[in-house]
Amino acid sequence: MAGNTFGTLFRVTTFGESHGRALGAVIDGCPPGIPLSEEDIQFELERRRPGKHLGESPRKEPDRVEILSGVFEGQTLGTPIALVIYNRDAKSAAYEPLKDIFRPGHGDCTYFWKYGLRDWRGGGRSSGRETVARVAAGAVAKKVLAEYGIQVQAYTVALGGVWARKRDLSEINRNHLFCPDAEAYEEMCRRIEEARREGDSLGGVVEIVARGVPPGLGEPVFDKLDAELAKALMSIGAVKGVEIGAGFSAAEKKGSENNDPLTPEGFLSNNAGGILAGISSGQEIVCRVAVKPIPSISREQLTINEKGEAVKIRVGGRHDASAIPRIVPVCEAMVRLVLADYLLRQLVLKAFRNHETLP
Ligand SMILES: Cc1cc2nc3c(=O)[nH]c(=O)nc-3n(C[C@H](O)[C@H](O)[C@H](O)COP(=O)(O)O)c2cc1C
Ligand SMILES: C=C(O[C@@H]1CC(C(=O)O)=C[C@@H](OP(=O)(O)O)[C@H]1O)C(=O)O
Repeated sequence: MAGNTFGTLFRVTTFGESHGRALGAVIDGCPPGIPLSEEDIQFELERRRPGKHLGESPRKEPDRVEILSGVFEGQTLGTPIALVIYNRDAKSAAYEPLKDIFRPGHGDCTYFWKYGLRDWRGGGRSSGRETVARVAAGAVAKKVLAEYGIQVQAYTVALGGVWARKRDLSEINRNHLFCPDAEAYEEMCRRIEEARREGDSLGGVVEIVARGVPPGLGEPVFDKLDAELAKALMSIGAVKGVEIGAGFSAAEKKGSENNDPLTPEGFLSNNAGGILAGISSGQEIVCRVAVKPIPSISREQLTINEKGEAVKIRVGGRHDASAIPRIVPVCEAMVRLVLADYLLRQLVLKAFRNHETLP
């Protein structure tokens, strides 16, 4: 079926289910000659892997990636890169009591209504586990972007109603929530532990910043860079809102406050979030996503079964109390996939404008 492929020149297909044999990605369109190793990908997978901290799903997945094709002697070949990650700790029996019951807030009912059947073991492809494949592909995009000095960093700015007031970049990788405010981090940890004890879950906000993006990436109408970023980020499970730059707060500003004045030395502010008319302006690209609380909670809730009968449900098993922090590297990966694709598109256009000759 359609819907598993993303991108135009740097194209990614993901495959696999949470409780199936494996998950993975096939990347078509990665240029040749880029240094790439399993360790490069492993580094990113480690940041997303479940079971490392209290409040995260205790499912123990080593998440070891194998590069099956497209890389030779440490360099990309320009041929499809196939990546696979085997599932090692699925424990599907926990889902048997939920075989024909729809978890509120998850994709059980919509998958069933769409396909007429579903893989009830952990939600199949609707599982947050599918994002392991995105992060693997995003690690390849990271290497492409590095060739042009483009960097992407995401961090947690809110969790369970607690907001990070500081953006201390040196703090981000010092705590397990990727929070740039050490004080807010302590309170976030308390909230998440409280929610877990109460059989509940929490949402939050992740900010993603791309630095070193040259002006000119984007397209003029439908494939605008901001539109593609919004799509990429919104395609992550549990993401319910996306903002670029000033985002929703722009609606409350006057034009004189919201415009970013231009000077010979550069822009004086960045309410646009680094994108004007769908094209990068050379400023930092700034996006934020709203992440909903995890749907599978052990509190009693009302739902229905496949026959449409009323049922009460308490979801057991090994669930995250929040998609944060594990969604943070996923957001980075999705932004990297978009930027790698748009970088290649712009390089083609530039080569044409320069009348570059072919060999
Ligand atoms: C990294 C990550 C981890 C997640 N962990 C869980 C989980 O343990 N349990 C759960 O019910 N949902 C979890 N989710 C959320 C579901 O995947 C998501 O809510 C579901 O696919 C429905 O999609 P929607 O929320 O976009 O409507 C996780 C999502 C992500 C991105
Ligand atoms: C395994 C991962 O996350 C899973 C995401 C998830 C869900 O419903 O989204 C439910 C849990 O898995 P299970 O299907 O075993 O109950 C999480 O552990 C992972 O991200 O690697």
